[in-house]
Amino acid sequence: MNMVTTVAVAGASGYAGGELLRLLSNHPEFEVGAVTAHSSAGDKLGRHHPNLIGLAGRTLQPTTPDVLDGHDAVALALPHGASAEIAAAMSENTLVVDCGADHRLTDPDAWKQFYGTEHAGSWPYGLPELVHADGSKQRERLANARRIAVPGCNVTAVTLAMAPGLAAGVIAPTDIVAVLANGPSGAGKSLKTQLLASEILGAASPYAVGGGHRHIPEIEQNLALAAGAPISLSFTPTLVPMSRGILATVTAKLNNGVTSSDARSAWGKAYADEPFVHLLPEGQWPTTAATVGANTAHIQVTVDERAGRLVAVAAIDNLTKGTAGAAVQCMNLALGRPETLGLPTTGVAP
Ligand SMILES: NC(=O)C1=CN([C@@H]2O[C@H](COP(=O)(O)OP(=O)(O)OC[C@H]3O[C@@H](n4cnc5c(N)ncnc54)[C@H](OP(=O)(O)O)[C@@H]3O)[C@@H](O)[C@H]2O)C=CC1
Ligand SMILES: CC(=O)N[C@@H](CCC(=O)OP(=O)(O)O)C(=O)O
Repeated sequence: MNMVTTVAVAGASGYAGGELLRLLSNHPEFEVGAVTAHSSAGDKLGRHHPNLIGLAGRTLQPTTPDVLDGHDAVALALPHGASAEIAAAMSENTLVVDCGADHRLTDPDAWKQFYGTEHAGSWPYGLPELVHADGSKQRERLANARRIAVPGCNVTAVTLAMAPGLAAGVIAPTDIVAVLANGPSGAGKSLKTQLLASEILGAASPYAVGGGHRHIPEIEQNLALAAGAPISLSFTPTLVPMSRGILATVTAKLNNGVTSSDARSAWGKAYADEPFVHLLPEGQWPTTAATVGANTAHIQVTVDERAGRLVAVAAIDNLTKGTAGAAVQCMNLALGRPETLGLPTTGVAP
């Protein structure tokens, strides 16, 4: 049996597409097929991703169903709204993994409110480690899937930070506060004034303050699955001068009678067997640098007794566990490969 799986990457000139190609280049059983782009179609890939030496001579093709068809799997790393039409043109047997938001939300009203367009429908959600209220994990819903919606990067960090405490009932679902430090690569490579080096270097600036960020309904959706009840969330991201990385600090009210060791054991149990999500040894706090280039999430929790709150901190690389690594992890699961195949767990720090 031929074990090599061909994977086309759409949006290959972008940051998420580039990270997909870096990971796929090192995957023992996946082979890079067509690489496509939009305004850069016709360019050599090396012009956009000088790190991808082995693929540098490949030519970027236009992102059309014809070019993407005929692969075992297609990874979409396109702007929001661009995936649905392409995906609809792919055979039902082709695995399509979407790094964009188009198919993440189950509630069409929430989609309309935060994205302003018609909802394209929802796909199985690609966060394998998400623990549900009944103790099951999301990975069980991904085996043999042929359409998978990969989470937003902020969403991954906040969900992994909080879900175990909600599923175990050690924290209240009604008062969750998340503040994040985010590297600008999360915003993609298109030109925006607020992303110029002159704006970012030497500054930390909040954005989408006051409940406007489109990741809020996605986090609420995930954490409600963990809690088995609706949750409420205050979410504030901050742009900071590091290229990659997200550090999410998330706090919630401790339920009555919960001790520090009860709290810690909820996270310990949820992640004990997880290959990519690590509860750090007590007293050691996550740092984004330790996750750069790795498909990992580093997590620490403690109890702030004075405030009566649980504090969880999660660090991820937005481009790896936050999107492209998660996409490859989901492809492994859906195609019956070992979940960890080809995925780095060692970060680059410092
Ligand atoms: N960056 C990150 O950390 C994360 C990104 N994501 C998601 O991944 C997707 C890609 O993001 P990212 O790589 O950061 O974005 P980039 O802006 O870096 O790349 C966008 C890619 O899409 C192509 N493109 C642009 N417009 C169109 C269009 N109308 N039709 C088809 N292709 C188009 C671009 O081609 P060209 O350059 O040739 O114009 C480029 O290849 C987005 O949905 C994003 O939200 C998810 C989680 C984290
Ligand atoms: C720094 C920055 O702007 N980051 C982005 C992260 C985007 C992301 O995670 O992905 P999706 O757009 O696919 O949801 C943001 O906060 O909107």
